[in-house]
Amino acid sequence: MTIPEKTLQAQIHELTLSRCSFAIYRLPWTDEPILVMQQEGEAQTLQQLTELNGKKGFVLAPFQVTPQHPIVLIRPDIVAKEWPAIGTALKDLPQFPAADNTCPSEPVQTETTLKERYEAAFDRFITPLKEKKFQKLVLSRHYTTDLKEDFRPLDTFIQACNSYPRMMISLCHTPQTGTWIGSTPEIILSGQEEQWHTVALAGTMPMQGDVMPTEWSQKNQEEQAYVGDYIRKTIKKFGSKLTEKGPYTARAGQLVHLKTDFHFMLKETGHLGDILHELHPTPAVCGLPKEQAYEFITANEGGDRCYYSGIIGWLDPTGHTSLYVNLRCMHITGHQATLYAGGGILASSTADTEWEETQQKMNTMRNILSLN
Ligand SMILES: C=C(O[C@@H]1C=C(C(=O)O)C=C[C@H]1O)C(=O)O
Repeated sequence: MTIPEKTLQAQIHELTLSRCSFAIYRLPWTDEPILVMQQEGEAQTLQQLTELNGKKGFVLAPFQVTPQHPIVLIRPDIVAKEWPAIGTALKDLPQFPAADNTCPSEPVQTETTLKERYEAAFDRFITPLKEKKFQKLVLSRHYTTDLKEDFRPLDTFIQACNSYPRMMISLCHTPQTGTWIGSTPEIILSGQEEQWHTVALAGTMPMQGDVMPTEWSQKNQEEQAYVGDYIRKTIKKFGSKLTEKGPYTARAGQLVHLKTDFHFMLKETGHLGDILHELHPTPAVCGLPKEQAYEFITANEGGDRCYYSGIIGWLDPTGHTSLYVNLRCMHITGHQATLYAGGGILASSTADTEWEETQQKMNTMRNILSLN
């Protein structure tokens, strides 16, 4: 990706310190940054995904909606593509008030503390799995790290674009959500007119140098099949002419996942919010049975997922929609970043392997931070 002018880096940095609402994103296999910005006021907040029916804009939805973490919708007063047009669009902006500086620095935890905490949560999760109360539960964690003095969000966004051509890269900021940067491999809903697409993505292995490993363990195949079954069942309620490709091995940075593509037709696009409400959270980030797993996770995970494992992207019922699960992401708070990652746990899982998997997933963001 071409590097924008230095003034743009500084301008975007300033905007992340204000009450402006905007997103810059880049779709997989494209080289085109897209800016969506609200020129006045703050992003709309919603309490339910169904409220997105008929709406257009850039969406950031949390894993769990709470008064602190509403769904936000950035009104696309400005949409600009490519750095020169983005630079021009940002020239005559009104002055936005400064953001509240309500993020006290978090103490940076040692790896030992983080691992002990993860192991305790793993124990809470594995017990009901072994008792067959759940088939699958996704356990996630987060950790906070200090950023370099000269950290610039746009630099990190560009590093992610250059490092991860297959992923959807985003930098999103609203007063309600703060600043999020991510690099996600997982579509939740994309398409236009009658043609729509979603995926079942689960199961994880590291790349072997430049070689994609393709021998999947039974555990990985099983956890992906749960996601596939759930997506198939959900999509059948809304769409017709469902076709499926996979599971096949798909690369995501230095990892590979098992992926099934689902293509289907929608007669009308006025109810995309209903589909999202039914799909989210899929067993790729939550568990089965869904409602009980959701309750269990929010009560027992021991952290707040905020916008990690929620939904991020562009929604347009009359044009093209590209919505993703917000994974491999981080929340920027002042001079710190909080990175998030999780993984599917089955009764056969072991804590060490699952911990290692979250480390590898967090490396997606960690690697580009150290390139800064
Ligand atoms: C939960 C995450 O990723 C999801 C979980 C996966 C797994 O359990 O193997 C794989 C891909 C994603 O669907 C994450 O990146 O944090």
